[in-house]
Amino acid sequence: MAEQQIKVAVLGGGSFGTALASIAADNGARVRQWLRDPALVEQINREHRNGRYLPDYSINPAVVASSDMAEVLPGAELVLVAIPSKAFREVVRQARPHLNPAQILVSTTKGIQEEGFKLMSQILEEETGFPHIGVISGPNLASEIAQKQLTATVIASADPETRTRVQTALGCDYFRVYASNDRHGVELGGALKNIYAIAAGMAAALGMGENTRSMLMTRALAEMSRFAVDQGANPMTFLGLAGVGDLIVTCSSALSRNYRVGYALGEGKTLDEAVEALGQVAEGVNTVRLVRDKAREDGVYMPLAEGLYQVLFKGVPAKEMARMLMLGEQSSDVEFILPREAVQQAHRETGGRHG
Ligand SMILES: NC(=O)C1=CN([C@@H]2O[C@H](COP(=O)(O)OP(=O)(O)OC[C@H]3O[C@@H](n4cnc5c(N)ncnc54)[C@H](OP(=O)(O)O)[C@@H]3O)[C@@H](O)[C@H]2O)C=CC1
Ligand SMILES: O=C(CO)COP(=O)(O)O
Repeated sequence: MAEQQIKVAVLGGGSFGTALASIAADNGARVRQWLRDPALVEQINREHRNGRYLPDYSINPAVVASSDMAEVLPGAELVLVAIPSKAFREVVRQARPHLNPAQILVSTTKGIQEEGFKLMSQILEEETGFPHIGVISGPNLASEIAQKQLTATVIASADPETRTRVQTALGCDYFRVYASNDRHGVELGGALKNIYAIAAGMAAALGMGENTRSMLMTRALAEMSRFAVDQGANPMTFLGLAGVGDLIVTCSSALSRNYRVGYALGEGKTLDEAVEALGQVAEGVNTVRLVRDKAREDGVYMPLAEGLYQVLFKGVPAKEMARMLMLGEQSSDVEFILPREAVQQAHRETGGRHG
């Protein structure tokens, strides 16, 4: 028996929104994509190509773009919101009159709203009050998805219907969708790893080696899970695709825009020059500031986020910061096994040099 065609709406015409729209269409969904630029709408519908954000890849011709939300949202069963965090709430407010509570609303955005330190799924909840809310996050470089490279992601939601519907709508022979019920942890993973991708790009440009990158990524994971625990998320989530998985890809690839911003900074560009040259969103630049402030407020130890903040916004040279971090207080490898405080206590008792 032929399966019923699911109706999917995508808000956002950037690289990720476009890649997701194409996956859903490849998978047999009826897909409508909203973007605000009428010229790009015209190009997507005529040439099946997004010349601004994914110029080298073709889009499934079944994706129909529009700059009118009234043509995109009513009737959609699944709505994917792929809008950078700075504009996310504004776009959801625009969409609200066209949405209904039966729809599944999923954020694909890896960022944090400054006011109230809100994650995007919280904004979806606040703006709609609807029950089927989820988050997609994982090691998902848009241009590789557009090439149909084998890729996996996570759909996180407390609502089983949201999880299963998204797995069915997007899962296909090149895109595998795993389920999680830790929405907060998955969403935090996606937002936090952008910070460390900037640091990894910077380290690469400064000629630092593979040992350094490995140390950076592993300590980043420790820091991310420490912060997540403070925020009420499950640290085990960070062992999954949306934690360590996304951290690996974003800290290792020049396809990551956050990595590229870091690389440009390491080459001596200013932050403004690096962001300007990118021409797309690099969420980590904003996230590092928000997370650093939140960590200080909550008393969470986050030396890498603090160090990157000092380099980006206070003019501390990256090499000097790296030296300070290397000489920082003695610490524990896996603090869920040996608490940091126990290491410090032992140093105090034995008069350790850095204790
Ligand atoms: N690209 C990737 O590989 C991945 C990205 N993500 C996440 O997806 C989110 C979106 O990223 P991505 O698609 O890559 O971003 P891009 O920078 O490629 O595109 C941003 C899109 O958002 C639109 N937009 C920005 N501001 C507004 C606004 N005020 N109103 C309407 N539309 C707006 C842009 O429209 P316009 O062109 O008109 O400015 C553009 O269509 C980010 O949070 C990112 O972290 C997640 C996984 C992978
Ligand atoms: O989140 C991503 C890959 O999973 C994309 O990272 P960038 O936003 O740094 O390009």
